[in-house]
Amino acid sequence: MSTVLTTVPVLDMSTARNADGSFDEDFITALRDAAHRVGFFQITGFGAPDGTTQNLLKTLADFFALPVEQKLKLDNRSSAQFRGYTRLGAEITRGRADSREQIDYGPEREVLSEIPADAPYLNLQGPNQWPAEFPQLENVAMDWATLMNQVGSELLSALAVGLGLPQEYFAEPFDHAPAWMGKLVHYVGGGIVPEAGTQGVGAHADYGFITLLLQDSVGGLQVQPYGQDEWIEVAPIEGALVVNIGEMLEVATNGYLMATIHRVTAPPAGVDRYSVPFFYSPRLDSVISPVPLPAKLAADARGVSDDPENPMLASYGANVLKGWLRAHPQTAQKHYPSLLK
Ligand SMILES: O=C(O)CCC(=O)C(=O)O
Ligand SMILES: [Fe+2]
Repeated sequence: MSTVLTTVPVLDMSTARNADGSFDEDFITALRDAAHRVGFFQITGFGAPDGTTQNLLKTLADFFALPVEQKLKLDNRSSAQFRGYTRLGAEITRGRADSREQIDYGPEREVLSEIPADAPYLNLQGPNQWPAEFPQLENVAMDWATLMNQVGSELLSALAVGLGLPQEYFAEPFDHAPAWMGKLVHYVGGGIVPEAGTQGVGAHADYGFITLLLQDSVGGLQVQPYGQDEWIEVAPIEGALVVNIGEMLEVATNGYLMATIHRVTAPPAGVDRYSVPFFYSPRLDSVISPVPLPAKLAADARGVSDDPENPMLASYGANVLKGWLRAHPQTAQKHYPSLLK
């Protein structure tokens, strides 16, 4: 008999390690349980200096208040890396427009000069697009990414330990040039993007390893744990991060950890919502092999979701490019016409 889950667990990261530096057993058990049963949890105590989250959200609100012509100078349709600004209604999830505008960004790197035909995802390495006349956006966003990479690394070490593996088990694919992705998002009140209806962002799973999300106090994020019809609201907690498991960890653990489906309902008319998802991700060329789970955990692995609309790929680069092509059809048509069906 299973019980319907109605809330997502909250964990305090400051209790993750004992005084001697080893991981705390109770923390590890609670983390594994949350990641297995729900695939979503919130964390407090992750080391953000005072005022960081408020300042980030305020800077986002100021940026998105700029005239659309100014934001369109950063149009992501000009970026083969899908970086920069996506205007309202242009992103598509589950075949429908989302009620959000956003900036996508990642590690600032040179584009690669030679890309093998069987690795088109290597085109995702390249530069960001930032507003020169609003430099604080780049500063706060890049500082946030530095902190999120630290938190992501620590959580992935703790998850490895929870799976009975050495803490550095997942670390190698993150060495050298990890392809993390940051998003700065503004959801607009219902009605502003009529074709979106009440969809803030449609139901989806995230592609990478671990997503770390800062949300403001408006709410609207909902998750659907494995095997449950009911959606759970992720109630905003000031200064906390929402954490969820991405498809790479679902594939690697044969579904012991789950890339749980989630969505955002558009805020009510006249209300704005801001959020900052961060996708802690490995190198584009990494391929994730199955994890040797202890028998007790392997017995609880549920297999990998079999959604014909969303095949999960063990190649990180291929999995992430698949997601970009689907979500940004105009950018895809311009830069990757031969990859579209
Ligand atoms: O804004 C949120 O609360 C969630 C966004 C999200 O799920 C995503 O961008 O992948
Ligand atoms: Fe997501």
